[in-house]
Amino acid sequence: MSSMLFSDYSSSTTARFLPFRRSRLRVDGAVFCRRLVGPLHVRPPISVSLRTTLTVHSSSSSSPVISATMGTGTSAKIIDGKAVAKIIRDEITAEVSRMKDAIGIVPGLAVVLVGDRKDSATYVRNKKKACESVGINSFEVRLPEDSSEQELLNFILGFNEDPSVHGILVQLPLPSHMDEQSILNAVSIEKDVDGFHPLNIGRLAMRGREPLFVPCTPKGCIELLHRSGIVIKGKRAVVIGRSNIVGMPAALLLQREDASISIVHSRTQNPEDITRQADIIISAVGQPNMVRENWIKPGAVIIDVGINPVQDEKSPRGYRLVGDVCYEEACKVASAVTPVPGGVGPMTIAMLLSNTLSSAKRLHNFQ
Ligand SMILES: NC(=O)C1=CN([C@@H]2O[C@H](COP(=O)(O)OP(=O)(O)OC[C@H]3O[C@@H](n4cnc5c(N)ncnc54)[C@H](OP(=O)(O)O)[C@@H]3O)[C@@H](O)[C@H]2O)C=CC1
Ligand SMILES: Nc1nc(=O)c2c([nH]1)NC[C@@H]1CN(c3ccc(C(=O)N[C@@H](CCC(=O)O)C(=O)O)cc3)C=[N+]21
Repeated sequence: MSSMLFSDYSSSTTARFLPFRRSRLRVDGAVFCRRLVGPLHVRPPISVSLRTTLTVHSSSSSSPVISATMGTGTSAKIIDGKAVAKIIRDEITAEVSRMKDAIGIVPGLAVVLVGDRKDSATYVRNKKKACESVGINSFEVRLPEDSSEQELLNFILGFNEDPSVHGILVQLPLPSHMDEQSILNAVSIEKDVDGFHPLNIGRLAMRGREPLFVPCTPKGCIELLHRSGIVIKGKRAVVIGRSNIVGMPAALLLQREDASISIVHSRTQNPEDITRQADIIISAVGQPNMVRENWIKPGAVIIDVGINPVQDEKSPRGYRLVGDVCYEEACKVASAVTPVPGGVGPMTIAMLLSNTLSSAKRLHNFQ
């Protein structure tokens, strides 16, 4: 396994998110993606002689972490984030219990939700369920959409002082009348389990400094790579997206793991020329099926963070989720791919639990 940067329930370093922030449903991305498969095949992504084989040390073919794809014409391994997250939750459950038995302390996570966005409410519910599943206490505050910034700040300051709370998460996005920066700054750095406080991000960016918490989604991405036996050191990695919560910290983490990084964003010209050089791609954009076969070097590893709802009449919800990467095409050319759903999403929640446990351990000086 690769080197460990942080000693919590991850093997590595950091995570967090905003589900259907762009709440419009999109045209069915997967259908769109398949329709284009023919024409795009005209130009192969890169010559076979340039194929990089990333070392994927899968312990056995029955590994819950990486499983072989079934369809014909596909070669990629599927990195099963749901299975890895379950393993991590089991590890956390054992530690929570050990801590409770030894010092009588149970870790606590406070989640604050402002407004009634359906997607945010779903995520908050999922976090609560995840806490219950590992024995972490969860505290939830729901404030109306028109609450004042001061009302929200009062809750945060209360949780900062509350010894039974070891982690505080303010669900994003906040209503537009609130200043996200001043709210996130108000969370005590010692309870900032999202890792969004500028001091935590600043330390993440500096050599020789350690953040107290690494943002959950990027941390989950690195964790998936580690636990899948994928070597990061010395590789070329491209991160698509540069948001404060995913893209930028993901790039910083990859750099800390000794990858050479490039960042692609909305102003990048010919992004596929850059991504095609990558041994590892982390995509966090929010555009369904944007990354096509010709963006991917054969043998590359693809971590798809994007969670995009696309219309699907056949689904009971009327939509389904797809990633930023055209999954069917990536499966043909990459060596390993994360699915959506069931890839990075469950890892984000597992890393939140991991950060909350580390916080409780640190605050109570429990090894
Ligand atoms: N699985 C999980 O746990 C999580 C998933 N997500 C998902 O990840 C995705 C990204 O989230 P988030 O980082 O918050 O999103 P943001 O909207 O904050 O950032 C998107 C980034 O993508 C870049 N971008 C937008 N369009 C393009 C394009 N056409 N080509 C290249 N870059 C582009 C933007 O560039 P620029 O900076 O120039 O504007 C920006 O840096 C979303 O789908 C979100 O739902 C998010 C969090 C957690
Ligand atoms: N302060 C804050 N921290 C966050 O970490 C944060 C946030 N705000 N706002 C919203 C985003 C988004 N986010 C996700 C978490 C889990 C899944 C997840 O588990 N997804 C499942 C699918 C879930 C479904 O089916 O709806 C999967 O990918 O398999 C997705 C997205 C955390 N966010």
